[in-house]
Amino acid sequence: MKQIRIIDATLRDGMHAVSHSLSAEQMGAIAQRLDEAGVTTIEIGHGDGIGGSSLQYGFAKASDREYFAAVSKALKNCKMDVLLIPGIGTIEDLKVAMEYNVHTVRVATHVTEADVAEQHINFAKKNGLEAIGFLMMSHMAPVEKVVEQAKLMESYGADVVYMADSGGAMVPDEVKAKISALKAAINVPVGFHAHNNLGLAVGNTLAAIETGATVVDGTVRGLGAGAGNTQLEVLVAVLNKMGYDTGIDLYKLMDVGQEMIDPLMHRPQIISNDALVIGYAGAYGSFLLHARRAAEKFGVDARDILMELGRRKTVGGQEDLIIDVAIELSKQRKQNVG
Ligand SMILES: C[C@H](O)CC(=O)C(=O)O
Ligand SMILES: [Mn+2]
Repeated sequence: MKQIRIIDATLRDGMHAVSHSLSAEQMGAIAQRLDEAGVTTIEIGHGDGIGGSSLQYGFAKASDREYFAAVSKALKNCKMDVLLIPGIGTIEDLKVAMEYNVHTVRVATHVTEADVAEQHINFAKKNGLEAIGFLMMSHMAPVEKVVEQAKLMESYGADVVYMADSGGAMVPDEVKAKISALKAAINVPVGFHAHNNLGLAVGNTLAAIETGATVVDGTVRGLGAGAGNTQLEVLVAVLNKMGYDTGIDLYKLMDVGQEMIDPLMHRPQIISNDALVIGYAGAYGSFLLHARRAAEKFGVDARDILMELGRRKTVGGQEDLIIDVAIELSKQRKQNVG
């Protein structure tokens, strides 16, 4: 059978969809069930990665340390992974994860800023961790730029380089062009992380696999920022039919969805109008709930905020601009009315 490695991000990207509200106990219990279902790597913690719990990104229910402790205790075979965005998380935060046997760190940067990952990848490698470079918002750069940045990640020692479609803004032809170029240019495995804003997360993931990605992400029930991620149980079913061995027990994974994830979802993980606009405008997936809150507060349409954020080519870390845009739109509206 053909092999494919899957990284489950339910307990990290999924945290965006529940406003980082999972308790450490809930995270530990879900981690245990994912492990029992045969998932081999799970990414956990605040949606914006380690050190993300803050006024800017939203406070998590528990501290990083509490999440690490609960999850590391629950896991038997599955490895723990954390996301580190340099500038949000620090090497000090990573050291805390190392106390709890973290196996993998994904060092995430904007697609044109791989150079800020050098120190963090070096540190991870020196300390025996698997280091994955993770290029966010990859729809915002042309193929050559994505390749250049992936090569930088590889040169720093990344074991895998991921392309993330953070805004769910890519169509399959773009995924294929970028993944095949990466595959030809670097010597480490290529990974792909999708969002579903255009309804293409599973399709784009298959396009990535077809053109050379050997590591891909998913989340149970698709729980994740924006319209959510590639729905993992769907992906596993499709891959099984295509003759891939994921090592995951499909029914057990489905049961995690029904018994553990459905009850905690704040809203159905559908492609709502504003989530669709994120993919259409190429805005950042995790802006969704921030934009909804700002829209309500300033009496404007969340879609207009997100379109404007896409036009301005805003990226993760610019969450404070959401309020500015909402205020501007509200002023414009009042002028137009008056
Ligand atoms: C911090 C983001 O949620 C990372 C990610 O999953 C993405 O860029 O997509
Ligand atoms: Mn994501």
